[in-house]
Amino acid sequence: MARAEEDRSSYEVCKETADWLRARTAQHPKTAIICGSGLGDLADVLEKKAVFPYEDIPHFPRSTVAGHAGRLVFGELSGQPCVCMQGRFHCYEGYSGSTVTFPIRVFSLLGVEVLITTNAAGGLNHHFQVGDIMFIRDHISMFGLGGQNPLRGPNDERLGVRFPCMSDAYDPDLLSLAMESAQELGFQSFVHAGVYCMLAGPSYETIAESRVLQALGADAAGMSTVPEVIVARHCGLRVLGLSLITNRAATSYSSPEEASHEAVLRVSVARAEALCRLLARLTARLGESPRAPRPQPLTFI
Ligand SMILES: O=P(O)(O)O[C@@H]1C[C@H](O)[C@@H](CO)O1
Ligand SMILES: Nc1nc2[nH]cnc2c(=O)[nH]1
Repeated sequence: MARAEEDRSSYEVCKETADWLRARTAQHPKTAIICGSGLGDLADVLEKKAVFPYEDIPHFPRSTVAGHAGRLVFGELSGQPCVCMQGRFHCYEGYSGSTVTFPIRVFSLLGVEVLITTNAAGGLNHHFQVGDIMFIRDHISMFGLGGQNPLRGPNDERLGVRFPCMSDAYDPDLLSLAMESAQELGFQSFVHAGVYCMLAGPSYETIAESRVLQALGADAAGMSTVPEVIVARHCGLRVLGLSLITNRAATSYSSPEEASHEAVLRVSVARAEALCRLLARLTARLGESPRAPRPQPLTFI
């Protein structure tokens, strides 16, 4: 029988972990990066690293999926203090929404202000090629629409408000900065912006399901990210989301595409260097520019 999962939804538990980490590193990260499947190399390029295996950190869950090493890495990227999750948690591993998103709340308590979350995803948009990068403009959560929201349950106001807004989930200023950074690197031919759709997994989509997702307006399909983004917004972090298109979702009964995690990891590993360069450039730009004030939204109509 499966062991009962620890309840990681409480402020006190999150704070205990944040205090434990604070006592063991002098670094004060402002940016947190979550490495998607096979994208752990993103953490390896940090300088002045302090590394904590998940099993050593109080209350931290364990990574169980290939391509997710299970280490928290503090360090500097382009001279900016960052913390990187080399391995994320997924609901299909059997973890609850509060466990999957536990690190986000810990980061918030550590003083992190920006979350950059990356994932491997299947391309639904006909214009996307394997190896392309999609900045996430918005999401659809089949999981969330079905009632599996990570904020389900009692709300502790110390963590965030009961009813957080999600129409601004993906920060437009960060998206512009990311697009500019991609352009500066000459990446514009394989970079897009689009809608990420989260499914529960772990099985990949059927052809009929992929067609439904396309009709709904999704550009890429995956099994993660959305719970992290919801909790990040709940606790006031600004979010940039990025999908690496590792495969094309099959949408025709005569198409040769067959999804496999091995192929996903192969493409991720092959594209990790480009992603590292992009994140390094973006982080440098983030460090350069104090946040420009946003125009005030109109309050009438
Ligand atoms: O953690 P991410 O979202 O990058 O991983 C994707 C979704 C599944 O975990 C896995 C399927 O190949 O890759
Ligand atoms: N749901 C889903 N997740 C993925 N992760 C990487 N590729 C895919 C895919 O095709 N579908």
